[in-house]
Amino acid sequence: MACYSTSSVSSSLRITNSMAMNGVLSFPPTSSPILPFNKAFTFVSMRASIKPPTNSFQVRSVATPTESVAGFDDMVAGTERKYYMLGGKGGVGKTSCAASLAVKFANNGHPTLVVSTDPAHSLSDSFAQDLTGGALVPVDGPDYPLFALEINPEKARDDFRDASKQNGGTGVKDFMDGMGLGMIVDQLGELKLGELLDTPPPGLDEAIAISKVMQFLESQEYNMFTRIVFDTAPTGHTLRLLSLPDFLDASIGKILKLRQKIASATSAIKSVFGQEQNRPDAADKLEKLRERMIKVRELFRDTDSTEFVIVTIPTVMAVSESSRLSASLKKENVPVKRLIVNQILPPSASDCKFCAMKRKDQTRALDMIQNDPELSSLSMIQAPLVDVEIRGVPALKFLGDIIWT
Ligand SMILES: Nc1ncnc2c1ncn2[C@@H]1O[C@H](COP(=O)(O)OP(=O)(O)OP(=O)(O)O)[C@@H](O)[C@H]1O
Repeated sequence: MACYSTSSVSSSLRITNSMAMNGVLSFPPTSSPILPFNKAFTFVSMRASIKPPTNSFQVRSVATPTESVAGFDDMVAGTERKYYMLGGKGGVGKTSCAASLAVKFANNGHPTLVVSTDPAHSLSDSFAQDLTGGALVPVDGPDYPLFALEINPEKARDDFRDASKQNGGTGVKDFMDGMGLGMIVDQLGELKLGELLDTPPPGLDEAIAISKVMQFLESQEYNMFTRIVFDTAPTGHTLRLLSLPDFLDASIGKILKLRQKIASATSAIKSVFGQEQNRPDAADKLEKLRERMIKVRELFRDTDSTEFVIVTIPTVMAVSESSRLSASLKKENVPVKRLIVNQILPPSASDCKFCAMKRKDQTRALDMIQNDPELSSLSMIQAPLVDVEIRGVPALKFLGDIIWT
């Protein structure tokens, strides 16, 4: 028999041992007494049926990693700013895990910002608060300030499009055509930036969204945040995102070069006709965007301040995708140490046929992780499947106290 207990349950969570009996951990269970605020609860498992066995709702190694990964104490230590990016296959629980980490940081003394760069936001749903609008919104509940930000990718992209248009897109093209300087217009065709922005590849929105966050963080008023948690878009977007800053950096570099040519051409025209055609604001904006793209690229690879946490579920498909994600992140030198395996059936004394089958399936997927060359060296955190949706700060605290130990 294995035991798992948390230190406290804030607000009125109701937990009993009986909820583990049918293989699903309830939050809150429907027929159990309400525990008073701050009263500890104990979850007693009746059977060790998943590998690794049942007392493992905490950071633990699947295989022996070359260097051991510390737990939450390490994540929470220090007041210098740290970034955590949570990513993985769609629907595995990235938002729930990211939001639970943000709540835990805020409850442990860190002014925290949680950002969604997933074009399909679900932070508002997860916190059960309206966080839309593209600005920082305070989240009610945690002990220390917690703010959330849902970046509106379309708006961020429009800003980018406006800046690039003014510096090398149709605006300049029309102007140059009007001035009879067609040969420079030919060079614009090569950039294909307009096309790129009209049908953006996955990852572009996220790259722009993250650069937007960097822009926020540069300002004095956001200096207070010591932990930034990103709820990122599903795997495919993340993989493309990794190469996008390079691609955009090169594209913007071309535009800026072109802008210089245009500027010298226009100043020649200006000297003849006395016309003012300079647009320093737009050029500055583009230059700043380029600088931020470089910062995003550096941020993703900074082992001191950044960690990418992969979230998965115990299915063969999700594990295979996580393995590919891990390989790509490693190839790109993005620091990855932890793997959250979410929605694991808790141990049960009396499995129904469905639960027994499901458990077998999950065991196979967990075995796969143990034998996977990419994933076996990561520290695995197992999170149980609970039988209600995790919504609101008390629920996220509950989940966070299980995951982040
Ligand atoms: N451990 C869990 N137990 C029960 N339900 C869970 C658990 N983790 C997540 N969920 C539920 O699964 C659903 C998807 O979770 P979430 O939105 O966090 O996933 P996601 O990976 O961010 O999804 P998307 O890729 O669509 O953004 C939500 O309804 C959430 O409440």
